[in-house]
Amino acid sequence: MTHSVFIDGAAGTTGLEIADRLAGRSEFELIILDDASRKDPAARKEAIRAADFAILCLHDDAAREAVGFAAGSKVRIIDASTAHRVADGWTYGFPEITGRDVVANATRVSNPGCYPTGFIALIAPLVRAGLLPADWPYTVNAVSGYSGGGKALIERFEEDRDIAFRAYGLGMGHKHVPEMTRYAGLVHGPVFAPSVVPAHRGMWVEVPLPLAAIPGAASPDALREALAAFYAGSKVVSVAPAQVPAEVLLRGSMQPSDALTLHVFGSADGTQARLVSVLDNLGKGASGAAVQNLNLMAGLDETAGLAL
Ligand SMILES: NC(=O)C1=CN([C@@H]2O[C@H](COP(=O)(O)OP(=O)(O)OC[C@H]3O[C@@H](n4cnc5c(N)ncnc54)[C@H](OP(=O)(O)O)[C@@H]3O)[C@@H](O)[C@H]2O)C=CC1
Ligand SMILES: CC(=O)N[C@@H](CCC(=O)OP(=O)(O)O)C(=O)O
Repeated sequence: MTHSVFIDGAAGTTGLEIADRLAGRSEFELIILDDASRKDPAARKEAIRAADFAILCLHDDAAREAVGFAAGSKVRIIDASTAHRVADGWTYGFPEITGRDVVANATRVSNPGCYPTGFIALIAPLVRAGLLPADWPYTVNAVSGYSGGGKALIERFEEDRDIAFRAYGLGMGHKHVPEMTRYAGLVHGPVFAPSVVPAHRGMWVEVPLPLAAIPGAASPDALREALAAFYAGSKVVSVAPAQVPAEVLLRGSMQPSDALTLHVFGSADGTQARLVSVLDNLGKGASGAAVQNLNLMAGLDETAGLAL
């Protein structure tokens, strides 16, 4: 069976990478709008309503508009934007956390943000297992490649080669905090410190843990073992072994990857740990996650077409 797919925002950073992952796959047929009509509301509405699946790779306002276009039609939606991540009636498209069956049967799926993917992957299983408390004031220190900011940030970093590091979100209240809080199962929103480096893609999301001061916290080895058990059935998410490397590098030449690797680094006395997610912001952080969700919704192997 061939499923028709319309990517709204297909000329953007996320949309192009989704099309790359679907290229050559006979299970899907893309509905494509030419350059003159790709932002035309009437053409988009017609394409959305004709498709089996619409994947929204748009800014939030255009994503809300696209969902309005779909009303009353059979189309099932995967929204890559922030617009519906904590909205009623939407399923959070993180199959390992939300449940593969829940995603497979959903009609409205909101793709997680890139940073939340790294944070939730680390914290949700550990809070659920009672190995970390839900009411601790967690912090998240994160580094992203500049493609995380879409075409505008890519252009900025490629024009201004002198930017070595960009800290932002300094006024707090980043749009990713609500989904991090909800899907990690936390009482308090984490303090979130995002930043960008001059690499096209790649992401480091770190949660430092002063374990000795956290009531009820488990040891670094117990945290690592619990994550390894939780993701044991996953081909996308893996947990690195206990050996502590001298360094971990994000390379500017990183190729597209849909994998997510989790690390638990612990101090020798077990009083401190650094939980770290390493991923491609455009892979499991966006386009790879959208294709994983699409596969599940279409009744296919979740990893089909992914770069693992
Ligand atoms: N980049 C990333 O790593 C991630 C992105 N996301 C989210 O995915 C969504 C898309 O982001 P990204 O691909 O990076 O952004 P881009 O800016 O690279 O792409 C957005 C695309 O949408 C097009 N567009 C703008 N307005 C409309 C409209 N009214 N109708 C149709 N198309 C329109 C743009 O057109 P034009 O080409 O003319 O500008 C552009 O091609 C955003 O919500 C983003 O937050 C989520 C996770 C990670
Ligand atoms: C580097 C950079 O700018 N990153 C983006 C987030 C990218 C992402 O996850 O997209 P959503 O907007 O869909 O959540 C930011 O911090 O706003």
